Parts: sequence; C-alpha cells; structure tokens
Amino acid sequence: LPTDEHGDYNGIDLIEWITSHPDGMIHESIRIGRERPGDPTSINGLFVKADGKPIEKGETIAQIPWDHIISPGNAYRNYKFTSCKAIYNLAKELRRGETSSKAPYVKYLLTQSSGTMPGEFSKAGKKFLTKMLGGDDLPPYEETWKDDYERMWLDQCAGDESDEVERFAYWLTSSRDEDTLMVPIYDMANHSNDSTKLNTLSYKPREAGDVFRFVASMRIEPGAQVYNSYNRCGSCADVDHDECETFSFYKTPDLFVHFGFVEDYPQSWEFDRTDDQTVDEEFEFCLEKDDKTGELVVTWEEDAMPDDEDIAWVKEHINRLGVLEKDKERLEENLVAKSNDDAGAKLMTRAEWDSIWTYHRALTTALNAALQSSDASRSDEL
Ligand SMILES: C[S@@+](CC[C@H](N)C(=O)[O-])C[C@H]1O[C@@H](n2cnc3c(N)ncnc32)[C@H](O)[C@@H]1O
Repeated sequence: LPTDEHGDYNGIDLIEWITSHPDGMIHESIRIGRERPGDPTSINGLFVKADGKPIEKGETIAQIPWDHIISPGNAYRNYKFTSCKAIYNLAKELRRGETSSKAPYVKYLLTQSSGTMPGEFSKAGKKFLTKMLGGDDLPPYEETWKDDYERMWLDQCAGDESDEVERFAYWLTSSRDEDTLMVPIYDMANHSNDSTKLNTLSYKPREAGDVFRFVASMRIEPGAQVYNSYNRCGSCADVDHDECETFSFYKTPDLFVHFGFVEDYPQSWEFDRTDDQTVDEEFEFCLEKDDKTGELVVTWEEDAMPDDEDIAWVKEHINRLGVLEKDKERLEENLVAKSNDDAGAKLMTRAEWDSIWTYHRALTTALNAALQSSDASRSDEL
C-alpha cells in the first residue's frame, strides 16, 4: 500500500481511483493517515491537511460513485439496514484481491485486523466479558452480541462457517458499512458525537446507481480530524431532523458490540434490571462531560429514572465490578495468553483483555454517575 514519509498508509491510490471517475470527487485538503503521523499507536482516519485550506461548511468532502461502492447491487434499497447479498458481494471482492475492479479499496480492507468486536472474541474472552457483565445483567445484553455471527450470518444468510473470507467480510461490514454499503474513504472517518467535533453529514444513494455524498456540516480547520457519527440522531442527540439522513439508535454498549470501542462523551446508556418483557424496568440516560468543569452530567430520559429497587441493583453492580477489579492482577495472570496463537477456550488475547477492562471502566463510571445523579435529585425532592 502507498505510504507517506513516516511509512503510514496515505490512501493516495484510493484517492486517484475515485477521482479518476467522472462522478468521483475528494476535497483537495483531505489527508488519509494517522492522527499523529508516524506514531503507530495513533488511530487511522480522515484529516484536513495541516498545510491545506480549511473545508468550508457545505463543501463536499467526498463524493463516491456507485461503481466504487461494494453494495447489494440492484437489490439496494435506501431504507434497508442489513443485506446478506452485500456481505456475499464483499466476500467475493475480497477473494478477488488485486484482480478486483475495486482493488485499491479491497487491498486496504484486507489489511484490517479481525477479532476486535466482542462477538469475535475467543471463547475465554467471551466468557470473561459475560462474567464482567454479571451474566446477562448489564448491557450489552447477550442477545445483541454473543451469537451475532451465528444467528445473522450462519442462520439468516446461510453462510459457511468454514469460510474465513465470509467471516472476515461479516465483521468488516459490522464495523464499516453504512446500511448495506461499503463506501471507500467515507468509511475511514472515525466516530464522535461531541458537538464541537462532529463536522459532517452523509447522504446515501437514493437508489442503486446514485453517488454517496459526504459533506462538511461546519468549517473544518487545517489539521483537524473529520468525524462521522455512528449513532447519529439517537436518543442523546439534539439535532435538526434534516441532519438525520443517516441515523442509528445505537447506544454506547451497542457501539462497543458493533465497532469494538467505547465512545467518548456524550454517551447514552440504558439498563434493564429484569429480563421480564412485560414490566417496564428500564432506566436510561445521557452522560455528558461539562466542558468547563470537566464534571459528568446525567440527563434522564423522561419517565426513565431509576426507582428504589433499581438503585439497590446499581449499587450491587458497582460493588461487584469493584470486587472483580481488585482481583485483576491474578485474573490477568490466569486468563491472558502470552501469544495470540494460544488464545482459545482457556486464554484470551491481550487486546480482548484490554477492551473488556476499558468497557468495565466505562460501565463503572456510568453507573456511579447515575447513582449520584439520582441521589441528588431525590434530595432535591425532599
Ligand atoms: C469505519 S472504521 C473508521 C476508520 C478506521 N479507524 C480505519 O483505520 O480505517 C470504524 C473503526 O474505527 C475505530 N474507531 C472509530 N471511531 C473511533 C473512536 N472514536 N475511538 C476509537 N476507535 C474508533 C474502531 O475500531 C471502529 O471499529
């Protein structure tokens, strides 16, 4: 793959391929690469060149022709969110590799690592995540993550369990597609819902054959990162409906399931104390960080405040998560494989371990913030 002076992928081949099509366009100020060029620990994404012109509000960042998108073909409908055909088509292109008509994109996709989503974890990783969640007590709830691949791909799409390319394609679409479309360049934008950072809007093709457009929703300064929202217009978003062309109601735990990372603030949480569907036991809130004080602020969904039983349950989980953390060193010794090849039924990879503990921190923080906020509003009522 083409690289910059630091040896980081720079997407020049992708940009040339897209702009060589009459309908293709990439803003001249766009840079593909690492957040901190040359630092392999920093994330890959889309940026405005430090020495480039700003991208003005309303300007097109990227326009991707239909032929350059991996899609379900004529079966595409812009209101459909899943498609077996799309995943089969992606697997077909991945197999073609260099000979694919979409080779610059396919070659980049083939460099992506697998195993980052909880549903892809080793048996030991899944088991420990389940333990951390108190069985099926805390989100993400098991039915949303544990057997996703088996239910969605093997059962619903009649996928082949022994086909590693199909498996890779399935997980790639989980973390990169936009409602059944794999869209080059656009899929390099990382996620943020921070209103000072989220700087784009996206417009899907109305029908097969149309282009995909990615547009600046505010001026983006040289050096800044271009962000997309992976759960735009969800419950914590306070946005104009015109901005909900692409949308999702995923909450923070769902992003962890589908993308393998814990989003920064603002976050959205929903806890369901019982699995009895006939009783309304959920409580849900948005969690934001106050820019000035740095304090966390909880905003409760209307009619979704916790009651006394919920609060006792929250305390129990905070306590349980704390006890687990005290045992971290011993658990690490017993559960983390020295090399990824040793991961399996008994041992998990280092990356799985780290990811589970990042999520543990996020859960503990969210539960503590909920507890404090509920205590504060109760004492206000007295
Ligand atoms: C659509 S891709 C975005 C581009 C990707 N970073 C790349 O290198 O090609 C989605 C993946 O990027 C990563 N990602 C996106 N936004 C992130 C964020 N705010 N924090 C951490 N990782 C993020 C996650 O691994 C996610 O599964």
